[in-house]
Amino acid sequence: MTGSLRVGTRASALALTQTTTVAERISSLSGAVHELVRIRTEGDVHKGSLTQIGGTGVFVAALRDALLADRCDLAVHSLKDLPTVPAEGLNVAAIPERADTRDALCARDGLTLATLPDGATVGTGSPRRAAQLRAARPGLEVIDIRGNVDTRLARVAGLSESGPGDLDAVVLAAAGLFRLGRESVITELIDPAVMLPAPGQGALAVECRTGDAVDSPFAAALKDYDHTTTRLAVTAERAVLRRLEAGCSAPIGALATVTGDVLTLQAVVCSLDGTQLLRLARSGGDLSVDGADALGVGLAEDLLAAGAAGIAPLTAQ
Ligand SMILES: NCc1[nH]cc(CCC(=O)O)c1CC(=O)O
Repeated sequence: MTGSLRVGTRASALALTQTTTVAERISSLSGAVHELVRIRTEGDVHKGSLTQIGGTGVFVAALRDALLADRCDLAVHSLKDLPTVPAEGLNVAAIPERADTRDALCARDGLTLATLPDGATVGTGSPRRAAQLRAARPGLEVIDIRGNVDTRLARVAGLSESGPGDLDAVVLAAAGLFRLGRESVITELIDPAVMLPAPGQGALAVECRTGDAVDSPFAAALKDYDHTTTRLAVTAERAVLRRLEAGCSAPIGALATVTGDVLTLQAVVCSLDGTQLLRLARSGGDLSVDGADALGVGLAEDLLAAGAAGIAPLTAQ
């Protein structure tokens, strides 16, 4: 190809490590040189609560605009930040093998969910994490926080050099901490039986213009890079979210795994106060992308039939 492959990225430390890893891999698969194009997104500019900024895809829209305006050729997203409605003219051409899907408790003094004392303060900006924390440990005080990984870790004593810490713990995605080499702050990888992750958590999505996905010097590399099992799992998880018409900040968790030739999907819908958790599972033997999507839609319908819309703020009926 003429010129180098332009890979769009957000400027945060996490986005930069994720994008660098992906860009290097696609370069080595395609033989193309690459350059990173930094894009500022609304989610980086506004420091208010995520639920206040509102709308899905605050981290994603600016990268998509840059792709459509031909300011970059590829964009790398955290899949859990990607709206379930596909963007016109764009294609998620590769979903690489997923990292750890779990949420991570990062607490002072090595504390865990079982050993944090009643009244301990735990920071998270995610209604899904807040609800499941409250359900697991009603005595904890959940505090709404946001900011990048380092800002959040700085809220806990001893976890970061940049802050004295005013909270006892925070909850973050394990995948992000591993990618940043910060896994030493994790005091517990929370069992999905206690806390189901966000749909797509731990996975990345490589997006390009639709035409380039089939006809470009990097089309074959994207196809090689795609990881079938990960794509099946996240397709099922995201179908739950789509059918429930819920966004990435909804109190909904989902986790799919492939064991042998069976795809198993678990999902939870929580009330915001964590007093009600509706948790169901479904398995299926159709290991196609359409089969995975149908499994997710089916589980969402089971959840709706069991009263999901009365528990959480959803628009689906
Ligand atoms: N919403 C922000 C966001 N998007 C992706 C990750 C972490 C990496 C991942 O889940 O792949 C994070 C931070 C967090 O939840 O702690």
